[in-house]
Amino acid sequence: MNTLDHVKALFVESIAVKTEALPVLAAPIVRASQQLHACLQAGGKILACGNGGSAADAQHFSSELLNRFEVNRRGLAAIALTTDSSTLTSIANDDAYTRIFARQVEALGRAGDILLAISTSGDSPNVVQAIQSAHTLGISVIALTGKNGGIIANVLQETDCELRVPSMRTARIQEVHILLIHCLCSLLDESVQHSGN
Ligand SMILES: O=C(CO)[C@@H](O)[C@H](O)[C@H](O)[C@H](O)COP(=O)(O)O
Ligand SMILES: [Zn+2]
Repeated sequence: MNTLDHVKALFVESIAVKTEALPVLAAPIVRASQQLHACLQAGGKILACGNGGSAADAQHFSSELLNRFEVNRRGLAAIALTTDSSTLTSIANDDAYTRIFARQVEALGRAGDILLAISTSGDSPNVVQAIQSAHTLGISVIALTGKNGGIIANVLQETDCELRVPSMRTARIQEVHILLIHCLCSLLDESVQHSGN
């Protein structure tokens, strides 16, 4: 394949995954945004985590809530658990890398908060452990996954919500994850404006 065809194939594949995701994920996205809005209105906060590109997604999401997305509205309570290198390295060094998010969930999380757990495979042990700690504290989970949902799909509870991208390729899944995050931000902008809160 020449390089132009390579680029074209990547675009075509990305568009195809988004087209396939729309009918599967539209209604769950609306439900997830309602869950987020209810949590924020009640004084809760959103904790976000993930590895690699998904760590960047967690930060992308929290900055759009804390600061702004497309309209001027109040700042919304969100924390990315991926940003504090002192905290991350000390937990990984003294305890285990698998505990880097769980420990922060246990320290910062309160019943009624929401954990946004991002993993394309659904198998990252540190994200799985964060979900388990969240459950222990009465924190529900919105999981952005892909592939077959992995371990995360099996540990989620009824009150949680999984948005699983129908693709087996990490990069394509991430491209839809960022679209899902922007959908959630857009719906939140609208709900916060309409409710005045
Ligand atoms: O961004 C990419 C690949 O596009 C990578 O950094 C990727 O996020 C990392 O390999 C992650 O460790 C994958 O973890 P996960 O999505 O399976 O939970
Ligand atoms: Zn990437």
